[in-house]
Amino acid sequence: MDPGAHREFRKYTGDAISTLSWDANTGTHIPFRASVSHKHHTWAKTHFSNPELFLQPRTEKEIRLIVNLARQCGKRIVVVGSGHSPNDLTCTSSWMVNLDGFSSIALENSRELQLEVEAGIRLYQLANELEKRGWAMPNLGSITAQSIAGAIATNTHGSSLMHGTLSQAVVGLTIMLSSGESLRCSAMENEDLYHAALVSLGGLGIITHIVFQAVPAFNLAWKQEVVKTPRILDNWKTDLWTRSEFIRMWWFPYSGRSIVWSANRTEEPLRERPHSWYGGWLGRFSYELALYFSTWFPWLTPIVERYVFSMQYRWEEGPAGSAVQKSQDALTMDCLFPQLVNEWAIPLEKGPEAIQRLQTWLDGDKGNKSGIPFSPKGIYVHAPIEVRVADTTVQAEKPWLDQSCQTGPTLYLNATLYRPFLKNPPEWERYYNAFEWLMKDLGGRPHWAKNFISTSREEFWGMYPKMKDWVELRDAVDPHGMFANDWLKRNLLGDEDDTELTQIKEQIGKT
Ligand SMILES: Cc1cc2nc3c(=O)[nH]c(=O)nc-3n(C[C@H](O)[C@H](O)[C@H](O)COP(=O)(O)OP(=O)(O)OC[C@H]3O[C@@H](n4cnc5c(N)ncnc54)[C@H](O)[C@@H]3O)c2cc1C
Ligand SMILES: O=C1O[C@H](CO)C(O)=C1O
Repeated sequence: MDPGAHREFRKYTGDAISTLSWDANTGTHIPFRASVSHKHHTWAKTHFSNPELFLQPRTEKEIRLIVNLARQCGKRIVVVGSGHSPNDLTCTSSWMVNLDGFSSIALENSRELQLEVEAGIRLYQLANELEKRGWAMPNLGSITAQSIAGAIATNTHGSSLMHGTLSQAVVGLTIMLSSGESLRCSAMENEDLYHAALVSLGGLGIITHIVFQAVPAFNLAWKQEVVKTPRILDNWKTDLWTRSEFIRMWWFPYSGRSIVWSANRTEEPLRERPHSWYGGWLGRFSYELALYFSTWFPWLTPIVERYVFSMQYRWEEGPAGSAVQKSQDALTMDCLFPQLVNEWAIPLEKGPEAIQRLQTWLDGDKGNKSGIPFSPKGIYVHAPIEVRVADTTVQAEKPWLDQSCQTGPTLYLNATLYRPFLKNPPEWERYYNAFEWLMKDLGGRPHWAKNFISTSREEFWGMYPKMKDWVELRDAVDPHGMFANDWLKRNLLGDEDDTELTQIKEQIGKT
């Protein structure tokens, strides 16, 4: 602990640290790795906070010391993984715990292709460890920067109807509760806690270990095609989403076109990705600069987006690149600039209606054909809008707070807005209000990690039949609210004297 932190810390812990940190087995004090004046921000620099202490434990004993001390001092704990959640889930003025230093392999079961890992491990580190063993992750989202615990905590997904979300590969976990007790959970042991903790939003305790189910390593042959968006919508119900194991679509509303990216397992030799225009510094810089100018002259946005589309892909319909890569290289992508993202899960069959209504609205919507009760005047958006899928009905163990559809395949629509040189585009809130209104109209639920802005606690309680169970279990395992952070209170838990919410909870209890 640095001397400044030590002085600060002594002010309110008194002798508690000396007593609690004493390890009689080793005859030494357990290290308390804390620093003051840590400035936290999310990856996209959308949210900032100054935690009172920033703690980076390296052993389970160190994690337990933090929890015991926090309990004794009446402090809240927020765990942060890689801080890639776009909203303020990870912000706190209390204690922030980060497990980057607790990220080793704890146990290997070669027969079952399972690794028990310390929960701070980042996905790219996990992928490397698996690769050394000839294994791989079965499914991935767009990046591998996240910690495994952080990725499952918000239900991170990729894009495949043959897979559920990333939590599908988590067959067991260990969580340290506010009492300092560690519980192992799986489908056979502490089942309720397991299902609640698979998507925990950091609200139950500190996940310290995860048992990860790998698959044999595989390579993917992928290709991408330019297709006019209306043709895609016509093919929606045929084989659009089933013709490959992994498939995703990037919708460019000002180009009238989309990219359909699809990948299948292959034995072919590896072949590198084609050149990416905005992967190079000039393309990237000029795109960001053009977007930056467009924040003052928003009407430039469609021109910029059409130009960038033709530079990055091609204007004519047809093939626009292919490669053969290791699974983790193929599935991940360059997400470009800091961004706001608002992503919702809706039933897959509602996809064409969602895209058509949003396109109509973005095109000016004379006569309000979209039905969206917000004016589209002066709204210009960035591309692509990501269109992805998952099928969690194939997933044996369902997290209680899984935002995907429970009875059929899920479509995820991700409305991205770049923040060129960290500047928000104008009118982004009206766009997001309109987008969320449409998503709710189509029976959607927001991705927990993203920048939703108009969804209330009452709406969340109405969206999740298991919310009451989750909150009750949360209260039982954390009676003093050590992990009830500000985000959870605002979005799910409410305050004690919130009578309206109490009535809703009672209502849900009766149904
Ligand atoms: C560029 C980019 C690309 C992305 N791509 C995708 C994508 O393809 N698909 C998708 O679904 N999402 C995607 N996301 C969202 C991202 O996967 C999630 O926000 C994920 O939760 C981030 O993981 P993290 O390690 O950064 O966790 P953080 O953002 O740091 O934390 C997320 C939550 O996990 C909790 N947490 C972290 N560690 C622990 C622990 N040990 N114990 C208990 N709770 C813990 C935190 O308290 C918090 O509630 C993307 C985000 C970005 C910025
Ligand atoms: O949140 C996300 O950001 C990227 C898009 O840039 C992605 O795929 C998400 O999901």
